[in-house]
Formats: sequence, structure tokens, C-alpha cells
Amino acid sequence: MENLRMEEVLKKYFGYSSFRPSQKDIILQILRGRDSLVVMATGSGKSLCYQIPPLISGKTAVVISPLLSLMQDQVMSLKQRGIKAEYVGSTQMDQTVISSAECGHFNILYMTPEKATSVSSKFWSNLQKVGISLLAVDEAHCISEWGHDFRREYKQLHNLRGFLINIPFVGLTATATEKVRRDIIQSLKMKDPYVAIGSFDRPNLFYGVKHFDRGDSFVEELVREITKHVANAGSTIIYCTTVKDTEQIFESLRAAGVQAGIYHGQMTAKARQDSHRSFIRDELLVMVATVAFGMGIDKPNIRCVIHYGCPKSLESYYQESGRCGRDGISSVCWLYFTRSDFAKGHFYLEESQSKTHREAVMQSLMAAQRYCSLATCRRKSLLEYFGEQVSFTNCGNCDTCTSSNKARERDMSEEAFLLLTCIQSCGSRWGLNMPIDVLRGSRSRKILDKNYDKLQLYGLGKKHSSNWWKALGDQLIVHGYLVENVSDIYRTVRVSSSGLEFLRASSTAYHPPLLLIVTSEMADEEEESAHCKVQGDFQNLASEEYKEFSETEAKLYQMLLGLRERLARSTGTAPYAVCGDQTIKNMAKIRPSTKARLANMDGVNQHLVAMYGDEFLLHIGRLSSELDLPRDGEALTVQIVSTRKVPSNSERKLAPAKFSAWKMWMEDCHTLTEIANFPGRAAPLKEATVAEYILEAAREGFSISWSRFFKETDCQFEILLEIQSAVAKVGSTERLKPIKEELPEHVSYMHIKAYLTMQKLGVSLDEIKGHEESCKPEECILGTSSGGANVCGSKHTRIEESEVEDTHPSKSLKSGTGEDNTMLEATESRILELLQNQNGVSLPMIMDHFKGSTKEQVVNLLNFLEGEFLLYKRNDLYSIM
Ligand SMILES: Nc1ncnc2c1ncn2[C@@H]1O[C@H](COP(=O)(O)OP(=O)(O)OP(=O)(O)O)[C@@H](O)[C@H]1O
Repeated sequence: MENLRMEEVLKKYFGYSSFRPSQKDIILQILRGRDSLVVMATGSGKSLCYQIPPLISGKTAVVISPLLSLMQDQVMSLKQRGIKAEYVGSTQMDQTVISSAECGHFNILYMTPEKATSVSSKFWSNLQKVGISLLAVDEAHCISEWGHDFRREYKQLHNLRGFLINIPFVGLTATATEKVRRDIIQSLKMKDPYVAIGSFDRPNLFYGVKHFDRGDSFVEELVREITKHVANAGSTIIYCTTVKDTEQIFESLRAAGVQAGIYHGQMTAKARQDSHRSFIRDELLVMVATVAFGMGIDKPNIRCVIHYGCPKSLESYYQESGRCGRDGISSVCWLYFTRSDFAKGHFYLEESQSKTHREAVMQSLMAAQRYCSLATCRRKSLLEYFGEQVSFTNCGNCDTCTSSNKARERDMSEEAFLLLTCIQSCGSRWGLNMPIDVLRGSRSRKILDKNYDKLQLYGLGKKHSSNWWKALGDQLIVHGYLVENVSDIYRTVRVSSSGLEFLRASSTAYHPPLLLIVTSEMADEEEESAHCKVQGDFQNLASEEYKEFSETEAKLYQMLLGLRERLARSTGTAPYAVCGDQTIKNMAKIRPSTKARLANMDGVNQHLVAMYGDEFLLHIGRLSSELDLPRDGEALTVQIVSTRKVPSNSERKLAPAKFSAWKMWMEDCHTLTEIANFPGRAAPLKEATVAEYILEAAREGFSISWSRFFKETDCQFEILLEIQSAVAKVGSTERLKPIKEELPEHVSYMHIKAYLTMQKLGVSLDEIKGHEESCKPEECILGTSSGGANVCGSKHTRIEESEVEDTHPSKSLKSGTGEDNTMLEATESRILELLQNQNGVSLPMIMDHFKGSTKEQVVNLLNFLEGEFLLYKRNDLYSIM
């Protein structure tokens, strides 16, 4: 039942038809009163985990958030979804908010940590009397001194435990190392918390890094390229490391006629607020900012984040670039760095910091430097930095993976030999600068004092620039030939054991080949040509945006974006709060003609239909006929997803035989047995092999009906529970054998693999159980059809009228009134009554029930009820809202 309510609430308020991995489990745990810690990537949908429970339980959720601007934006978006939300904080002008809040008037109440810990105990006891569903601590890493954003006030939040008895505390963050996680749990005094840790991957983001020369000519190039693409590409943030850079780029963009804004810590609070507000309302296309414009950005449709200079750590980079593409649509992150960015360690240090802290700051900067110097997959390195195990070596969506690195490989054994030997000759006491200066024959005082000019290697590396050698040094560190250490703020390099091995195998006349990639920085240094560095970097922004459209559809999309902006202005909200870009894309593609069709689209919620439905339908109607586009096209298979766009099989790596097995099973409803023995096959396949194919398809992102899969492979829910405990006992999923040994004989490897695949994809056992329960034989619409498909959970199962009648001629639905339905006519209330307490009913069954009405009459009534959000359709089944 909880499951059912959750889906209804999701559609009604948020317009989405399914939960993302993990969301459902987390919500269920919270609803059961369990403290929870949610560590999931930016844009993965954490907010929903605390926004849904109050809508189900009818009790207020209190959310602690660090920034007023963030709270205001979230409240604005929630109000646009028809959710009662407010915030309390210094900028709240409405004095009645507190008194309304303590009467339980709001579904969601945002508070700053200062307010939450200073408000009277009476407030909490009053609110608790009417009901509190949870206390959420957003950006929970601020609790920990180990986190990159420590806030002292967050440390006091545990005091609220004294007022909020038996209320689940929920911590949410997008960045938390194990240390920080432990800190959050301890600091919030969580008891046996449910901990959900998701992947940090942001598959829709393209990561690129380039070396650049700071100066007017680069700024000119950057501005020129941005000007070219920004009008069609959506919002952009340019992060700068200094206020001076921020001002320079802002002025240049303005001079070029780009609607740009500026945001940094030296501006007045009012000026910052205005800038922020205009940006989220799409009145400004580009925001040039320092990191002060960081956490408080809730805008989901930022398409590009540019770093003009390397940030101080990878944590900061992940957080700042993470503002991009939070709605799951393809977006681009470019980082431009100069070598001088890496010498700024002292700049990020405060005098009061301890040696350990100083070293931590230096380590962070070194990690960022390594990321910039990479010649291998950036995504892999980023994810591994955050402790994730990554099996791929080529993500296909970063600059190093999309350029043909092979072509840029070169034997650099001679240069590596020189650098490694020189580091040793200088006593391994320095960073890279000193040995490189020696190689380049510098006559600096330090070198002469140390007599390094007498070394045999002195001056042998003149043919390359200092930066070229540094880039080589970075690669040698990444590949493990050199080890970099830090002591206080000083960095030193020494030759590692692999490096020593390389040196041992070398002589002056021979070096073992050492193939390394000529990075873009090295290539630039070699060429010394003033070619445009930025050209093409934002090319794919505009093209991605229109990829799925015909020319006329692209026009319609633009017009609908314009309409959304006008509607937002008229109600004083931001366009993205009216609905997401993906929803507008769907509208341009489907061009719904009725409220019901609009309501049935992914991303369309009840409030949108009620507030703006008529306007959208009117404009879609008019514009479609002007552009000669037919209405009610196919629904997009692309949903608003956190994973990479749903690709066709050509983009996926599924072998044709596997794809065809998946298609036969999922779309043509053949059983595993039928597919295994399909006539025309040279030799029959094993059923287990077909099952393996289906699992592989699932891992590649193809949807499958899990309940049907388990039914066909004879895997009852109890078996899944047994596997779950076996996995917990073994503590690792790397090898299947130890898991199998913990299980009874009848549990097969196939069952274990299926369970692990399900886990990997974030499908919860609750979900399977829910399906299993709703598939009890007497409630099942089709049972097993001739094709063997069970309707539950399968999006693709076709429900033919005749099938329903043939398979279960005696199984008509009983209306609660017990009316004889021989010639019963359908009415709105009768349909609603019929659907009450049913887990989804198909159109043929409804028609079968109302024999006194034609199909057209029934469909019209269903459309009306759907448009009014009194019922909703999912997988071709109607359910009551
Ligand atoms: N089940 C879902 N289906 C489709 N879209 C969803 C779903 N859940 C969330 N979203 C959308 O994903 C986007 C990001 O969600 P959300 O703001 O909750 O992310 P977050 O994890 O809290 O990010 P951040 O760390 O930046 O705060 C929003 O536009 C949201 O509406």
C-alpha cells in the first residue's frame, strides 16, 4: 500500500512515473521512522527522499539547509508543484510563517541551522503535537570538520533530538568520505541508521580539461565561443579563482552583448541576491562567479560549467561542476588551467591552520593537479578519487576518451630517463622545479650554490620548455614512476621502485620504450603556435539540445520555451519551476491534444495541468498547425534520467543475439523456454543462457520485468531474501562461489546473478515484493498468456482485448456496489468506484465491466478523469490517484 501511495504522490506532485534507483528504499525507511544517511551524487534526486514522506503521512517535514537563497528557490519550486512549503530565516518577511508552521500548516518547512537551534521549545512541542514526519539535514557534510564546507552551527543540530522524540533524522549530502559519513552519524546521534550510498557518477556530464595562457587573448577567444553558442545552449556558469578574473570576463561578455551576470564575495548582499535571482529566472544567460556562487544553486537546467583556472581541490571541482545538468540532460564541464594555478597552495591556507591541515590542503591541490594532467579517462579518475570501484577505462564522454589518444602516443623513454636521473642526482629533496631547472641549464643562484651546474645532466633538457617537463613529471607520477610527497606546504618528488627498475634497465645508449601520451599541454608547448584553444569546446551544447528533433520540432521547442518563460514571469517564478526542460522537450515531441495526454506525460504534475494546462494546450495546438506538425505523437522513451540518455542498441554494447533475445522476451512476450527452443535456430539454446542474455540486457540499461523474470526462473521472494543474507554474510560480491556455498542446493548461480544485477541497478526487494503481491493469481489480469507474459511490471506487454476475455472469461471486476454489470453504463463516479482498491486495471477490463457504454465513451471518461488527476495510467493500467 505504501508503495502504491508513493507512486501516486510522485506522479501527482512531481509528474514522474517512476522512482530513481534507491529513492524508494530510502523513502520507505524514513516512513518507518528510521534515521537515514543519504550519500548520492548531485542531481541524483536526494531531495525527493525527504519531500515525499510528508506528502504521504500528512505531517510536516522540517529541512535544515545552509543557505537562504537555496531555501527560497526550493520553496518556490515546491509551491509550483502545489506543495505547501515555506522557510524561516532572516529574509522571511511574513511574520505569520512561524505560527502557521507550528499548527502543521506546511508540508515542508525549511530552516537555517541557526533558526532551528534557537527557536523556542514551545514551537517544537506544538509542531510535534500536530505531527512531524522527519528532520532532514541537507548538505550534511557541513557537520564535519573533515568536510570541505564545515559550518559550526551544524554541530549543534543534535540538540534538536531533545525536542523531536522518535522523529527520524535524515542526513543528505553529495560528497562525503567515510570519515565525514561517520562524523554525520555521530554528530546527529543517529541510531542504527539506514545508509544509502549511490554512485558519484554523473553520466550526462562531459568532462574536459585544457591548458591555457592567462591573458586578454584567451578571454577574447572564450567570449567569442560563448557568444556563438550561448543563445541556443542554455545557462552557463564561469567559475573564476579571483574577483579580478571574474570582473574581467564579466566586462568582456557584457561588451560582446551577452546577457551576463556577476557574483562574488565583495559584492553587497543585495547585489548578489539580484544577480542570483536573475540567473535562475533565465534573465541572465551566463553567470561569472567565484566559488561564493556554489552550493546555493538549485537551477536544474545549467548546461555548461566552465572553470577559468583550476579549483583548489577535486571535491570543490566535483561540487562546482556538479551544478551542471542536474535535470539529467547532456551538459558540458570544461576546466581551463595554467601551471601557476598549482603553485597557489599558500593562497588557500590560513595562518591558524595546523600542519596536518596544511598538508591536507596541499594534498587536495595535488589531486586537482593530477586530474588536470591526466591522459586517461577523467571520469574514471574522478570516481576513483571518491573511492568508487570503476570497471571501465573509457567512459566515452570526456575529452581524453573522445580524442584519439593512440595517435598522440610517443616513446618518451629518453626524456623520462633524463628527468628521473636528474631527480636522483639532486638528492630527491626537491619538487619538480629544481631538477627541471637543472635540465634546462638555469643559472639561478640556488643551482650554482648547490653545484648542480656541474652535474652531467645539466642543460641536457633545453629543447623542451619548463611546462613541458612539468607535464611529463605529472604523467610519471600518475603512472607510478615518481612519488610525490608533501611535508607541511613543501612538495618533494622521488623515484619510485618502478622508476628505479626503469633506470636499471636503461643505459646511456638504450632505454626500454616508454609510451606516453603527448597531452594537450605538451602539444601546445611544442607547437608554440597561437591557435584558438577554445574553438569547438561548446559546439555540442547547441547540437545536443536539438539532437532528437526535426527542424520544425526544434522551432516548436523554442517557442514552448518562450511560452514557459512568459508563464513563469506572469506568476513571478522561474521557468524551470513551471516544468523542466525535458518536459518541454516531450511536449514538443508528443504535442498532446488533451489534458489527459498532457497529464500522462513524464514530468507533468497535477499543478502544472491545473495552472498552465490550458495555455500549453492552446499554444501547442496553434503552433503545431502553423508548423504543420501532427498531434499526439509517440511518447519519448527518453525520461528525465540520471543515467546517460537511453540509447538505442547501436549505442549499447549488447550483442545482436542478446538484443534479439531481450526483444523476444520483453516486447514479443515469448517465454525463456520458447526463446531457447525457437524454431529456426541451428541448435536450441539452454534456457539458462537466454536468462543470462536477459540479465545482460538489464545491465546494459534495457528495461525488464523483474517479477516475470523471477517467476519464469522459479525464484520465489524467499530465495531472494536468502541470497540477500548470504551476500551480507560473505561481505563481498566479487566471487559467486562463496555466496553459493552459503545457500541451499536449489538456489542456482542464475538466481544469484539475477539478484546481484538487480542490486546493481538499484531495484529494491520491496519493489519485487510489491509486484509479487500485486500478482496474486486472482488479481492477475493475464496470468501467463500464450506468450507467457505477466502484465505486472512489464511496460511492453501488449494487452489485447481478446486475450483478456480468452484467458479469464469468468474474471470480471466486481464493483463495490455489487451492481449487475450486464448493461451497466460508465460514469465518472462508477469508474472511480471500480478502480478503488485495485492495483491497476486495463482498458479492456473496464470496458468489459461497463457493457452499456461504447469504447469511445469509456475512453473519453478515462481521459477526463486522468486530466483531472483523479486517476493515472501506468503501463497501460489505470489506477486511482
Ligand atoms: N524519480 C525521478 N524521476 C525523474 N526526475 C527526477 C526524479 N527524482 C528527481 N528528479 C529530478 O532530478 C533533478 C535533481 O533532483 P534533486 O534536486 O532532488 O537532486 P539532489 O540529489 O538533491 O541534488 P543536489 O545535491 O544538487 O541538491 C530535479 O530536477 C528533480 O526533479
